[in-house]
Amino acid sequence: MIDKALFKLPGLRNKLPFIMVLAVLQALVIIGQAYFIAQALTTMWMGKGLKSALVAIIGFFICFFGREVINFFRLRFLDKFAYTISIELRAELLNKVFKLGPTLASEMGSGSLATTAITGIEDVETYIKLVLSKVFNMVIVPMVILLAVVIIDWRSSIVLIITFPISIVFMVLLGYAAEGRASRQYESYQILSNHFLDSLRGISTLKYFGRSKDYANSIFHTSERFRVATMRTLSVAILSTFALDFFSTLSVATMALFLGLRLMSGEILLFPALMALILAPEYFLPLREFASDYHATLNGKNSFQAVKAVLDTDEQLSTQVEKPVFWTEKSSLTLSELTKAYENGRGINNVNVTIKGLQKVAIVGASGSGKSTLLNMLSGFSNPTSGNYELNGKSQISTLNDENWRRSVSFIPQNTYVFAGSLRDNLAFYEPTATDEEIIDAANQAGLTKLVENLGLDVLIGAGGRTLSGGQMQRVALARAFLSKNRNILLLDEPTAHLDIETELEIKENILPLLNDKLVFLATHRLHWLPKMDLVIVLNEGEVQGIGTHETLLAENAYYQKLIAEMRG
Ligand SMILES: Nc1ncnc2c1ncn2[C@@H]1O[C@H](COP(=O)(O)OP(=O)(O)OP(=O)(O)O)[C@@H](O)[C@H]1O
Repeated sequence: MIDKALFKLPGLRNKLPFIMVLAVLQALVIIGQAYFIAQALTTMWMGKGLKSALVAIIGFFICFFGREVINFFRLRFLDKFAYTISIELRAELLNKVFKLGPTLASEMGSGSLATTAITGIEDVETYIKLVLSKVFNMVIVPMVILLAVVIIDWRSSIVLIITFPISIVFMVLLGYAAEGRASRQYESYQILSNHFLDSLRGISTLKYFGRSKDYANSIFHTSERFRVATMRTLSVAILSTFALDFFSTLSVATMALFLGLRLMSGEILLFPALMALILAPEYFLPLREFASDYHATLNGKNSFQAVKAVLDTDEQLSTQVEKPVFWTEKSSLTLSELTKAYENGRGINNVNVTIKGLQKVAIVGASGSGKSTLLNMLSGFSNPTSGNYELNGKSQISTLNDENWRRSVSFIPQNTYVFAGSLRDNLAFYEPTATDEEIIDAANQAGLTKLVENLGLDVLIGAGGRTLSGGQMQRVALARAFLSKNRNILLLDEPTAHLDIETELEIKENILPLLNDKLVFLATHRLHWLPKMDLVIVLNEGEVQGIGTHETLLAENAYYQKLIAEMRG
């Protein structure tokens, strides 16, 4: 019901005594309220008139307002506290997501990650509020009230003592049933989120192939599954509310019956009987209040666990690279037995290569041969399953998932992302302090001259702004890399894949001189890059088929000859 990890949230533990004190105070004013109203009624029953009951009536109103004031401050305090924690949790979550890089989004699904960060955190906020207010009230308030009833009339307290554990047992049993259903509801929500985002991204492809109707149906079925799961959870939640209402009403009625009989036989006086009877519903109220919000608690618990799972993911961000690397003629990088094995058995196997100085290395192979896998490991976004790196002949490094290495690298992935913002901000991505002159220069080299001339640097691009073509986006990525002066290790994954061959050749002429004083890894399908590279790594289905210059491979490597023949078409 309550995740123990919740109590490990920063700042929560030292707030607990305050929340407990407020719960005790609340119970005391409830007892005061019952005391005064019972006294006022007894006084009037005895025919002493309203005047004699005035002090008790005033006492009742003071307690009544006291209860509301305590409640108000308690809720305000909890609202503020839960809000602050949720803001911190969201910041921590996003920080972690950025540290873990694209691997997390691909494993968890972007839609599910987005809903965890948005509605998930909101659910956690509600969860914190409910746990801190209702759970503590449910434990403390009935205890204090029970103590008062024991003092006033111990016989009445027996009914309360017997029925409370029964209600709790019912609540726990139904709680277990609801928990399983809520987990299934949460899972279907995650599937729906991923499915929806996926369809949104692929909407043009779906339209193009006339599959949008099928997909709309598939989304309908996924959302139906979510609806059914939600209704199942709600039905258990409602059943638990009903069960508690039933038990508490039954207990109060039983108590009223016994009190009535004892009053008639003169075994008890009116004042204690009235006070015990008024306190009885208050005794069950916190439990009923908790049951009515139980469903929200389950949602919050699942979301909290999802957030925690991300936060607890080992980011393995190492500190093995001592400082950002500026690649020089003397630098070297050795990959030893580097292997990446995905769960499906694919990946790449035993890459052994040493790169010395300012070299341009091509990674070539058919689709699915492992080019991106190797580049992802070199970028530090993915950790090798085995093998290691040796940087500048120093000790072995098990991963390049390292802050200093990331600061040294410009990575141009297959699909560039353009952020919602100005063209200037998007171009100056790695170098936010670059001048307009430097930005325009980089844009010119990447073939964006016309775009900059026509629209200027302030034009808004990305979501909500002007749409760029695939080729323009790729040029933006290239310009970003050209502009970055401090990062002279360049990783390019099919950098000109979205361009037509004429434009590609034109841009290539601009790109080549910029690759000269850098360490470059370039994954490509295109033949024309290969003669310009210093070294070529040839991959086939995750296996290295050869490493050497284009010329030697062409002369000596049968697989490379076959590949080149296929590329020539
Ligand atoms: N995250 C992943 N989980 C499981 N398998 C993966 C993952 N990423 C890639 N693979 C598999 O590993 C193999 C190599 O994929 P990779 O993307 O590295 O190839 P590639 O040579 O870059 O292909 P392309 O030229 O089409 O981009 C493929 O069989 C692919 O299906």
